[in-house]
Amino acid sequence: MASYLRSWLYAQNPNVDPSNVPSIETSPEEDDDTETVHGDDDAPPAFPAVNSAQRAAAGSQSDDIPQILTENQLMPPPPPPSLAARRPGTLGVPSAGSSSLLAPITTIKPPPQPAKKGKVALAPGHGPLDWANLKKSGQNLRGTDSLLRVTPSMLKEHRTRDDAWSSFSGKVYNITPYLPYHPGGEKELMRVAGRDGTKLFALTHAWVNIDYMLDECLVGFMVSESAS
Ligand code: HEM
Repeated sequence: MASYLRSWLYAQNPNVDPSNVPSIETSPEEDDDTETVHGDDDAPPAFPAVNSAQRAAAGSQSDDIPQILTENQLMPPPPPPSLAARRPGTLGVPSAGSSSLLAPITTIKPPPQPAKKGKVALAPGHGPLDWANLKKSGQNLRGTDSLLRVTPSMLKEHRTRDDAWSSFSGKVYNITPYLPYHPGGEKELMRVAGRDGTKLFALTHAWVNIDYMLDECLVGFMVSESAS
């Protein structure tokens, strides 16, 4: 305890010679804790440490009055925002020193044009709903009375605008009634007239449900030449 007080006193005034610190008389402590060993080693270190930078800095200051910085020592204020640098429609990253209030590039840059899709403008009355209504109308859209066994040579005979058949995954459809309703245009669809269009169809729009779209146009199924 005595050593602790001595170190505390010394910490308060380091200029004092530790040998001159008046001795402090303390009454012997009552040791009611049998586990803990008390002694001089329990004295906490001086805080801040005797040879610390804080203590050295505190000692160097002549008085406790806070130092007031002069004009030259103060940090200069930020430059005023340059309004002249704000030009609407200016593209590019604002150069250093220009105002941070400049409008973000994204707001002044025209949005990129979407990639041109292969869709064509359908004639009035030839939208997807119109096609759905035509399918429901009960009209014979297949052009045949019954389902046929179609050979490749038979398929080839139906390749004109007014009589176009095409096969998709073994199923043969009469595509003529669908031509004006095709969102990709008649010309594109006519590329598969009289032949197997499975590959081209899958490459263009595999997500389209052809079995549903053309169910009323089903002509028959592909068979080999000899099987007819
Ligand atoms: C008879 C079978 C076919 C049916 C039922 C059909 C149906 C469709 C449908 C529903 C769309 C609109 C797709 C969408 O908006 O996501 C479409 C678009 C298109 N189709 Fe077809 N199609 C057929 C065959 C073909 C073939 C054989 C070609 C190519 C030679 C083709 C070329 C296109 C193109 C270029 C588009 C526009 C693609 C786009 O919007 O990105 N179609 N077709």
